[in-house]
Amino acid sequence: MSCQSPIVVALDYPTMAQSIEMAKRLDPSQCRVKVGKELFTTAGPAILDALHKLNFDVFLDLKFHDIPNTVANAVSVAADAGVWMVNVHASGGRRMMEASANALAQRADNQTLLIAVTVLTSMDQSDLAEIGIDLTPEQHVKRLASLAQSSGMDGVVCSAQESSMLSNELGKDFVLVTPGIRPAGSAQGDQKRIMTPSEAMAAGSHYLVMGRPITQAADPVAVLTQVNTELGVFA
Ligand SMILES: O=C(O)c1cc(=O)[nH]c(=O)n1[C@@H]1O[C@H](COP(=O)(O)O)[C@@H](O)[C@H]1O
Repeated sequence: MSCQSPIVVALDYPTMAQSIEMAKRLDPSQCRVKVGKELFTTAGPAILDALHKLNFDVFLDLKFHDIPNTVANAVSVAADAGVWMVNVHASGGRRMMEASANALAQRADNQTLLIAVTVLTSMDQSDLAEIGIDLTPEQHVKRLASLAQSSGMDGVVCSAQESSMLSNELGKDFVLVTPGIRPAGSAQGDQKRIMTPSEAMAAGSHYLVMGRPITQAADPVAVLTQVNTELGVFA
């Protein structure tokens, strides 16, 4: 499906029925969708088939983090399922990322984007300090994103607050996927490093992951349309 919008709607629901109900209200030319741990744990791979049948590009967000062999095989199975994007944790290290990239490179005509999560958007400097990382989020994101790039990743998940820095450091083709997107006035929830959709695009993000600001809205389609309009997607 060709989708002009950078928005990826996080279908974070406890049942397959709820996620499909939302997906049917959305238009695959206006957004992509993300299947994360909650939905995949309840619905399994059937949810990927169902969303593909509705013509959505699907980001399988299971943030794999394990030994290289295990992660490479999991990424390969995700690609077999036809997902548009899959992710691993950059903190799994170079050998884990390289094994995953090699697994996809060995496939004939691989179409699946392989992305590494840097520092979760729910974390700030004090969270990093508690796990023994005495760097600012920006410094740690830069370190992990450079490692991800040299390990063969197509891009990273980061906060939009780091997009401009990464775009300058790693080039405009390195894909920046940014959650923690909050339109002005919407609830921050558990996110710490946030930005509005327009700010994130201006900073160099390629894709904006949005969950609750859309899925918990009284009129989710209206919010999505408003964001797309603000971004000039249908201008
Ligand atoms: O990999 C992700 O998608 C992700 C990485 C990250 O650092 N932060 C983050 O929020 N996410 C995901 O992005 C979505 C954000 O949802 P909302 O906070 O509801 O907009 C959730 O599904 C998270 O699992």
